Amino acid sequence: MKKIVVGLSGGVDSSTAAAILHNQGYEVIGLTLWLMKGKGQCCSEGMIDAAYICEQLGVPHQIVDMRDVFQTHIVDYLVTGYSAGITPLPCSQCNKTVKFGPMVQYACEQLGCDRIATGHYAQINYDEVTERYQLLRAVDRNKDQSYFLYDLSQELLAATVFPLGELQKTDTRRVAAEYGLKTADKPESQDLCLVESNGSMRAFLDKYLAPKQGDIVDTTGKILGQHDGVHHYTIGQRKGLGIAAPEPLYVIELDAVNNKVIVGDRTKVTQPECTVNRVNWVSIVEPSTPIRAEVQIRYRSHPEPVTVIPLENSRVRLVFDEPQFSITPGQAAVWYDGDKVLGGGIIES
Ligand SMILES: Nc1ncnc2c1ncn2[C@@H]1O[C@H](COP(=O)(O)OP(=O)(O)OP(=O)(O)O)[C@@H](O)[C@H]1O
Repeated sequence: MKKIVVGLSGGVDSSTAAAILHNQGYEVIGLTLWLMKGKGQCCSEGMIDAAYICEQLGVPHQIVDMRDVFQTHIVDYLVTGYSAGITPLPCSQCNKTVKFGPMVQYACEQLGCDRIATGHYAQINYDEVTERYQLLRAVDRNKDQSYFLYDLSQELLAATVFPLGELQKTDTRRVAAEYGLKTADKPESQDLCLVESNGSMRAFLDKYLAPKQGDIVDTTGKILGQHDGVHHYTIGQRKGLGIAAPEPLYVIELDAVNNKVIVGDRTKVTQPECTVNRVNWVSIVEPSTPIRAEVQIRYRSHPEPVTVIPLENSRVRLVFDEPQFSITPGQAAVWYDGDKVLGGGIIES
């Protein structure tokens, strides 16, 4: 029987992925990574539901304590980033460094198994011609998580199965109900896991970063108001500035060194191009000349036509056909050819 390790978070998606594979005749081993305290998945609460699902399916369940790794690679990374005035995206980093990498390694070394599966909504296809694993959007466009998976290496993609990639979310719930899974009606996680387990991003950051009062200024340096720490702000933010002005003002720069939040009108936060670093080329090898693609600069943003210009040291320059609003350093830019993820990286400036 083919053996497969299924990453179980205690939610309906991973439960259903495990049930589908079990039903297809796989020898399923449930694996839950214990990442943090609080409530929601990746906490003790999620582990209990994951254990229950394994009990229902009659399969073994392993829990690996990864709280230290999560603290170093995600919590410290976020806190350092926010205090430096950037808005890091933890999810792609978490997928690569905390989840997929360690899960594949654990499956291989401890369980003698070379495949893992998760409940992500995305698809993987092996292209015989280019001999590369391609990452594709999920069939359910509304649930598509390919944006968060752009940083997976060819080795990790080769070892991974996404059983839900061709399903609509409504089908997942229906299948979960058909199998009688305890998690069939479990509500969706609405937010970033750290936001969910701490109540808000502000509450999470306030545990690590003390308030630091400073000035909110315009581009000429004129003081317009006060802030309580640059880490509480993000590029493009309009609400919550507490400034009365004749026209809407947006955060256009976070100057952590001088502890200043700089605001300006919408035109100042709209840019024709940006630089991206730590680029991972996914479905194609790194091109030697510029290519055309559609890019997302946020998870839910509309894919926009772009020219991707390769630079040295795993960087690219993105030149948008139309200037883009609120390009946020620390967030991921992921470029596609239709449904295919070509590559992605972290927005630098
Ligand atoms: N702590 C964890 N341990 C093992 N696998 C995990 C863990 N957290 C997430 N995963 C895997 O990653 C997939 C996507 O996780 P994500 O955080 O996006 O949750 P989700 O889409 O709400 O899925 P679910 O409904 O299974 O919780 C999960 O379906 C699961 O397979």
